[in-house]
Amino acid sequence: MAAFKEEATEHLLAAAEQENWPSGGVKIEVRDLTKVSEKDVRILNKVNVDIPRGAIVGIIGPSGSGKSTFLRALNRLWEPPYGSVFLDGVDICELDVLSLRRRVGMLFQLPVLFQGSVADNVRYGPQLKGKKLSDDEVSTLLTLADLDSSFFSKSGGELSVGQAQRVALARTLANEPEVLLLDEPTSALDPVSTQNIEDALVRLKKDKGMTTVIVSHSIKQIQRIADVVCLLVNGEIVEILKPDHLSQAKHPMAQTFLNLTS
Ligand SMILES: Nc1ncnc2c1ncn2[C@@H]1O[C@H](COP(=O)(O)OP(=O)(O)OP(=O)(O)O)[C@@H](O)[C@H]1O
Repeated sequence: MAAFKEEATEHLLAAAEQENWPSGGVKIEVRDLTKVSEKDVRILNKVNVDIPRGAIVGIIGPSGSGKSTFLRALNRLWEPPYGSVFLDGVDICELDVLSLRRRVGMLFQLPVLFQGSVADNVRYGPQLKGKKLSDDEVSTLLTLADLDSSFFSKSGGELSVGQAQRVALARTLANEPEVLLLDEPTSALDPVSTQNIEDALVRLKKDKGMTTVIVSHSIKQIQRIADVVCLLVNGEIVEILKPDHLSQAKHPMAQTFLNLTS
């Protein structure tokens, strides 16, 4: 098992160099990240991975393999052990948790909008810091999330789930995050809304050098947008591959999973 993991980490870094991602280097380092449940079950078992700056990293794996737990550790929605997650080389446990969550924003499967208009939602984060976004700034954020300005004054109740998810993305982007964590962000959306979100993510990578970690059950989605894919099985990253090399996965559980889901 160790050999798979070492090879996998090398593969990710080699892929990063080949792709010549915007700023290069490692944005998030994860070292021996372990979570044991109260019933002594290993939910994450010594996960080691480097998330390259400016890349879209896909996380796939069977249900219950620890994908959401891994993602939540990266902005302390689950508090990881000290010394296991580093952002730009700094242990995230040493950072103010609210600042961390601005820098490392998260989008969930189902968007929850606050009361008020779309613009109120987008303005929410900066307002907490005493900054009022201008109408132009709100429109720019809506455009980044693939929504036009006609949504500005609408209320949450007037939106489809897909549109609401894009508002949630614009609201997250208003905090000017350096990293986006996405937990199955399109699993409740129709194909067109899914494509809108995927287009927005790819544009954010190209235009802003955004680092993105996305958990998805759709291998096709990961193949469309990710630069590298981590396969998580039983709380361990067993393989890291380029999306078009997924069929070359060597780990037996990874092969079974890929055969069943492709
Ligand atoms: N706080 C907790 N206490 C005990 N068990 C937990 C806790 N959080 C998660 N688990 C268990 O850890 C395992 C991994 O859960 P997690 O949600 O991270 O998996 P996942 O890969 O995201 O699953 P899915 O694809 O179904 O969303 C599951 O068996 C879950 O029941």
